[in-house]
Amino acid sequence: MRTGDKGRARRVALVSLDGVGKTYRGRGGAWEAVRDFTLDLAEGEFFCLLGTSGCGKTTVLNMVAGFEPPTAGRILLDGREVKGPGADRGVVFQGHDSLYDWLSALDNVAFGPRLRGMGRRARRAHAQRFLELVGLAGQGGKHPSELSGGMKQRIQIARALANDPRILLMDEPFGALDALTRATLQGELSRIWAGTGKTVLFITHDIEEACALATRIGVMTRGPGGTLKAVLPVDLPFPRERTSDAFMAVFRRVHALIHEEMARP
Ligand SMILES: Nc1ncnc2c1ncn2[C@@H]1O[C@H](COP(=O)(O)OP(=O)(O)OP(=O)(O)O)[C@@H](O)[C@H]1O
Repeated sequence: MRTGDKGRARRVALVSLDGVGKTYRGRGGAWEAVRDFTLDLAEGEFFCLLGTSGCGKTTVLNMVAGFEPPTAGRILLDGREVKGPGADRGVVFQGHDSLYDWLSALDNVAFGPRLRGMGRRARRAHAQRFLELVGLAGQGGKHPSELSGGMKQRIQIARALANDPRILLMDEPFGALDALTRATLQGELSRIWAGTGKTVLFITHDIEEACALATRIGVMTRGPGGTLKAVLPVDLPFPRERTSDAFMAVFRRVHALIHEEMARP
């Protein structure tokens, strides 16, 4: 927190996207995926980005991750321009191909700390703590191929958190899971978020998932040139009661915004 000009407390953005655009250029010509995208993410918030397929959600996340440079505007993290990937951003994808199958679950989680030079005993204890946090205590000796889809996603989350990132970037992390596992992991992620105070940027197609997890929901316009159409604060207590009138009211507002985009000629 910083004090504003008139003595009022003002929230300082952890991440700022300022007029960000992305035009891909390839053999098929130019494709404007994202246009004039402006958003501030405050420390500790859980921001869900929703939109129709192909509107540019992943492109936005990849630019914040530093995997893709913007072709317009700029992205700041802690006041410094993002120029590439860094350990200050932990990324969790939908699939789990990014896990190293030749390493145990524990060693996957310990991988980042190892790269940073943490000693063997310390990093194993560190990784163990994060396996416990995601409910996988006692499973650290198994390899990814011996674990279920939900367990692999838990390892991805533990691995990202073990690097103590400033922000977690999650691209449809539960998209490939069955409905029950998905609901369980949503609950666990929400608990972990509340316990760690991490800032999260979370991409999903699923309106209910966004309403269950987010402190704010951003809805994008349909592409090409997808941009932020609306941002809604979700001021409901956690854990969210999905059948409550207040929850359903938020769900209906988001649903209407997305369907407006789908119906747009
Ligand atoms: N490397 C690339 N080269 C050219 N075009 C691309 C590239 N990556 C994405 N696009 C295009 O940019 C647009 C936005 O893609 P993006 O993956 O960001 O959308 P999305 O909202 O995440 O979609 P979905 O919800 O289906 O995953 C799409 O039209 C896509 O075809």
